[in-house]
Amino acid sequence: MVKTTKVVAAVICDSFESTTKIFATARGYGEFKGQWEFPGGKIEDGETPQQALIREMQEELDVKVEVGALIDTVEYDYPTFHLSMDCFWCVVADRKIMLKEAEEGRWLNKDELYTVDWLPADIALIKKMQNSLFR
Ligand SMILES: Nc1nc2c([nH]c(=O)n2[C@H]2C[C@H](O)[C@@H](COP(=O)(O)OP(=O)(O)OP(=O)(O)O)O2)c(=O)[nH]1
Ligand SMILES: [Mg+2]
Repeated sequence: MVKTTKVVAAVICDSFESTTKIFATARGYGEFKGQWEFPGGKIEDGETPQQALIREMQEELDVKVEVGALIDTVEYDYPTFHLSMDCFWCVVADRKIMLKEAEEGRWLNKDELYTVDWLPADIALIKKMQNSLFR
C-alpha cells in the first residue's frame, strides 16, 4: 500500500459568478520544479480543508482568500504516493498576489488553459472546470 497525501488546492478565479480566468503557478522547488499547478499544499493534522487552504494562500501568495465551492477531489497515483486533492473555487479577498514560493504565476483564460505544462494530476480537474469559464 502506498501512502496517501491529502492536499488542498485553490482554483483562484476573477469572480465566482462569471469566471473568465484562473490563476496558476509554476513550482519553484523540488522534483516537480517548473511544472504548473494550483497553489495549495498538504492538510495538517486538525485542519479542515478550508482552514488549510486559507493558511496555504497566506504562506504561498500572501493573500487572504474567500473559499467557495468544492470543484472536485482529484485522486491520482504518482509512482511513489497516492494524491487525494480537494480543489476549491477561491477569490482573493484583500490585496495583490505575491509569489512567495512559485517561480512564476499566470492568469489563464479559457483559451489559454493548456498553454502551460500542468502536473499530471491536474489534467482531469482542468477538463472538469473549463466548462465553468466564460469567454
Ligand atoms: N498544491 C498543489 N499540489 C499539487 C497539485 N497537483 C499535484 O499533483 N500536486 C502534488 C504536488 C505535491 O506532491 C503535492 C502538494 O504538495 P505541496 O508541495 O504543494 O505541499 P506544501 O505546499 O504543503 O509544501 P511542502 O512544505 O510539503 O513542500 O501534491 C496542484 O495543483 N497543487
Ligand atoms: Mg504548495
